[in-house]
Amino acid sequence: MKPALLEVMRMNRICRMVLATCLGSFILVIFYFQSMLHPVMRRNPFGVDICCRKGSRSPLQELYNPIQLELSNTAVLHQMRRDQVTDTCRANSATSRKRRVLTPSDLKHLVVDEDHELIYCYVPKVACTNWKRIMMVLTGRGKYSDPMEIPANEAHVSANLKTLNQYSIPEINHRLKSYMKFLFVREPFERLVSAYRNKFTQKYNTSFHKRYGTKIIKRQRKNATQEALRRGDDVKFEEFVAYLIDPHTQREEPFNEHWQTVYSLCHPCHIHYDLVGKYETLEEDSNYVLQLAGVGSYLKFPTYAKSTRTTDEMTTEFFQNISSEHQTQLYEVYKLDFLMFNYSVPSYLKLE
Ligand SMILES: Nc1ncnc2c1ncn2[C@@H]1O[C@H](COP(=O)(O)OS(=O)(=O)O)[C@@H](OP(=O)(O)O)[C@H]1O
Repeated sequence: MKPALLEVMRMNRICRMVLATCLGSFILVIFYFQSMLHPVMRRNPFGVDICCRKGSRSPLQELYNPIQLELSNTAVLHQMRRDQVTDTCRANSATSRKRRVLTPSDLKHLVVDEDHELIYCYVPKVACTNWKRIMMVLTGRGKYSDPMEIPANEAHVSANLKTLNQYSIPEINHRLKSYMKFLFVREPFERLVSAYRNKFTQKYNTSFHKRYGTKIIKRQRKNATQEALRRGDDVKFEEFVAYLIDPHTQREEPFNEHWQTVYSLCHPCHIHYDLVGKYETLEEDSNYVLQLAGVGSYLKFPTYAKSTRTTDEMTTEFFQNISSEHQTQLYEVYKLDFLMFNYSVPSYLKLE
């Protein structure tokens, strides 16, 4: 072959290689810009693209600086709830000599969702099972879509959700500063009756009967039968109250989380909660949180039609047999929760 022809063929090959390289780079650049515009796109089973918060407004911005007018009225209500907590903490710190600094082990109830920049402090007996389900959907990166598909016991497996105590101190501080922190509260005595009914009147809750029921009966029941002492499954509400107000109980160990005060579980005087949701407006407040997190259009808090729910009337009935002395002492135990979350003294209470 002539050298001139060979040269032409070589040039031709080089041209094709350059062209292919340019085309490849062009495609890569297109992909890069697409991913900048749509970071971490996921598809949920409802067919809606879920995008993490990066690049859009954070829940904190949505809460404190709402664009939509209808959200601004709700924002005012939540400002009042925050003020109530702040005022109670201030008044309490002025009268209390107890001062303490939080340690990571105090943060075990604070569930973290990094993708939506949320921190939820769970309070047992305030629909925390459903809220944990929601947090599993939010943090599951597409693993779950319908919260009610998650069995209740799965929602309570600690490994399924990440809590704030699992981070380093700088990571904790960063998240406390920039994430939206929220909790849900319930009228303290209604919450207590809910805990009593669930843990002491249901035959299947044998672990609670063994762990607490036997102890309560031993301490609070005169002439208890051997059977009752062994089984611990027929604790009366009066005995439960006597156990709670007994100074020996709290000296021995902290209350179980199902009847521990919100003040001790979530540390609202140390951690500034941006949003205080209430059980009385559970679905409305929960869906507001989901809206602020930018997922409200496809994720709703589960609605509930359980007719056996603990009500105010039921709580009144339970307190009928409690002496005014014990009522007064019990109110003292839960007083900060009453004041901080703006629950008035129940009308059925006979305080001394
Ligand atoms: N969507 C909705 N609406 C209204 N009420 C609801 C809802 N979801 C849960 N619940 C009520 O919450 C109570 C259970 O709370 P928890 O899931 O936190 O209980 S537990 O800590 O896991 O034992 C329990 O209250 P009581 O029935 O009064 O005990 C549930 O009925």
